[in-house]
Amino acid sequence: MGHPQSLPLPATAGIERDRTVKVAFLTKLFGENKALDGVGFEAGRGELVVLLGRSGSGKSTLLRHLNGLEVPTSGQVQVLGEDLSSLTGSSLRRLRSRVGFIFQQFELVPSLTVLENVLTGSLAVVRGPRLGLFGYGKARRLTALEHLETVGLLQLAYQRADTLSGGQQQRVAIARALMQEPEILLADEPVASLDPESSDQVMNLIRDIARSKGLTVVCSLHQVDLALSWADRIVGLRHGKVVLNTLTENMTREEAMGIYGQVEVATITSEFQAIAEELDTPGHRERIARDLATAAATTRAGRKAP
Ligand SMILES: Nc1ncnc2c1ncn2[C@@H]1O[C@H](COP(=O)(O)OP(=O)(O)OP(=O)(O)O)[C@@H](O)[C@H]1O
Repeated sequence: MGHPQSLPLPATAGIERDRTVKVAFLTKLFGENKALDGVGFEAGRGELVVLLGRSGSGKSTLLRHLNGLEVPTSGQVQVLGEDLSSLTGSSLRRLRSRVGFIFQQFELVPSLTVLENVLTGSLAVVRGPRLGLFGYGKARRLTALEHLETVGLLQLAYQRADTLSGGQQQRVAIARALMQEPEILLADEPVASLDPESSDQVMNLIRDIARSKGLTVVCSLHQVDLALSWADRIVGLRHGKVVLNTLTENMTREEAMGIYGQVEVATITSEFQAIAEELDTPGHRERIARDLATAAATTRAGRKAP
């Protein structure tokens, strides 16, 4: 797959960008389990950073630290110039309102129209009861329609959300996140439920929005080719550790595959070694012979039974 070019890189590309996300020495323990182990990376405005890694490598946990949904066991998380560990209550809520989040399962309200779903993205700032569309005010409804135009779904504004395809629903979820006017967009496996064509469309949209609006996007993926096609930078995670942090333009597919491949080969090799060593012991050979003899005797006894 070639590197799609829908918008030029922002003028800041290649030079030091405004670092909106800074993570250093981040470790997270869940009981005995080290989900993150000394993680460090940075992301800047207009940049799409993909966290790439197999299931359980720590991608979601890392994303959740970026809007204060998880508290580090140790290390620092700085977002939009604020040290998250120093924020609580209203200051944490204020920061979160500048950070949008989209998920694998879209999380739309199926019975509401597309437009109503988008409008719910402004709930954090709208006060009082909202009775359908008109509870939001004209300006907000216009903004929601503008965001629907950005994601290419203006014509579906008054359709129920559950009549849309998965790719369209994810685009609605992106429009909903834009209602917050976020400076950072976090995306947790946003295309994991989509077919390849819709995945490309959604990733293309996410990258365009990052560039045109100067948003920092941190997005978890497990598909190497998608990451190589759309990310500006790939941060590879394995067992909670950063094993790769490189601009995509400087990266080969083999390097990206190494995030998975090396661990698999290493694991399989060591598992094979362990089995081979065990098979080689006289005790093991005796046990197999005994089990085979028992199985044969059981079969014979079964055949004799009336
Ligand atoms: N709330 C939690 N309590 C206990 N363990 C957790 C919790 N959240 C994550 N973990 C563990 O932390 C590790 C990393 O999980 P995480 O969900 O961050 O990985 P991931 O790369 O996002 O995987 P996936 O792609 O499957 O979502 C796993 O071992 C997981 O079981």
